Amino acid sequence: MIEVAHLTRRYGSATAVDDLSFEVAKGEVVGFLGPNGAGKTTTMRILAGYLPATRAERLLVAGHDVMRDSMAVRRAIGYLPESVPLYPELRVEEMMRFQGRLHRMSRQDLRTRIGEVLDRVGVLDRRKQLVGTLSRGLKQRVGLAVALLPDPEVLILDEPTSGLDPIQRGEVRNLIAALSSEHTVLLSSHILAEIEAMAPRVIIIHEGQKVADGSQDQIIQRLGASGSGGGAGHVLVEAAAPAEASAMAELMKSLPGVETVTLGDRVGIHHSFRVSGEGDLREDIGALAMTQGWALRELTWKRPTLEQIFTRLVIGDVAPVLSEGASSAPAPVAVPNASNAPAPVTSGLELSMPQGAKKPLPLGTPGTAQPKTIYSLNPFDRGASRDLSKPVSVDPVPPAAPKLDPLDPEGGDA
Ligand SMILES: Nc1ncnc2c1ncn2[C@@H]1O[C@H](COP(=O)(O)OP(=O)(O)OP(=O)(O)O)[C@@H](O)[C@H]1O
Repeated sequence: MIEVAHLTRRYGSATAVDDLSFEVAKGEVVGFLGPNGAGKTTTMRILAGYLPATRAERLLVAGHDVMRDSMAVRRAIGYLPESVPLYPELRVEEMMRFQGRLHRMSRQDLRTRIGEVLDRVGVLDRRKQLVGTLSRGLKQRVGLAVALLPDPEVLILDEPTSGLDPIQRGEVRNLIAALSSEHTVLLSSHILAEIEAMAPRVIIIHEGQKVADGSQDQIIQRLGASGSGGGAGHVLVEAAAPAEASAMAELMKSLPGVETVTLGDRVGIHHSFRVSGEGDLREDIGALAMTQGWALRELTWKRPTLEQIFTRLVIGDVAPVLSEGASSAPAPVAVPNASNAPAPVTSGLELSMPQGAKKPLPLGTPGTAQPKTIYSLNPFDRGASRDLSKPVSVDPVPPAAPKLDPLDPEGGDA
């Protein structure tokens, strides 16, 4: 569904996306994670056909070549940009009709589809309301409705919950989780809890480069083992036995998969151990304790969270580890779909770059109110037929509202 091979995007001399390769299979929900300025929006805008790549070996989305036929890509996908510039002076359903006509939907299709998608995102009762008078959360929902209107196979959602309050975030998150059973979804966020809850597979980028790609479990397993002070996981054991602690440690060391056993403090009659090795070793240790007649007081598996792994990746404590073969042809982990995936519990910390950890890019630094370079024909961008190869600098104001024909307010068939 999405194929990205050796994608590079430069802004002047600064490289925002650096030789990035990944694939997203049909039906997958993939979280695109990275700190501010990592290159997520740039990548997504390129994939959505609104920004040209500086260089790419292959860029395919929904069966279309983004570099050769960006218009076909735009029609085939649903794209929710980070800030949703809607038309404030139109009513919700008028704006939906306008967007539908850009997608060449017939009047009849539009009539049923607009009701369906507005209902789906929970704003059907707002169909007559002026867009400009909607709350931010409702605008975000309308933006999602616009992305869903043509019933696209692929949804590209850039920070879909950004700027929402916790309740609105939860609602939009549930909505996306529900959508994920019917669409291939690539969604970005710098909020780990969101990605963890919505996307079984995660691609982490940093300074424009991919630093991790796999299921959350794989990333924790593989990256957790490769840095200092972490490990893929370990089991904490507290047990009382007539045997010496060193003898108990030796017995645990002889179990298959056990690499190290570290003796901890003695707590009363209980000895404590930290047992590291391959995966969750609790069952084997528990069985050993039974056969040896140890009185177990604690048997706990501890492993790093995705949040800890991410922080270590960004500060450079662990080396990037990608899916097998990822450097040439990435082999993403196929995860059936979000509905089957467990939603791990996380702390919900937002990611940000540790100070001094990132080489600043000279251009477009977030927080400086620069005009954005945009390329259209983006229904969200200004101008409806601009050549992709010719960037223009505009201030981030939504396009002028389309004039609806008063004699044909519903619009004619395409
Ligand atoms: N139009 C532009 N001109 C110059 N530099 C740009 C432009 N757009 C983005 N950049 C720079 O490219 C880098 C990647 O930006 P991008 O917006 O893709 O990151 P991001 O991961 O989406 O960040 P965030 O989470 O803050 O939205 C940043 O350093 C940014 O300043």
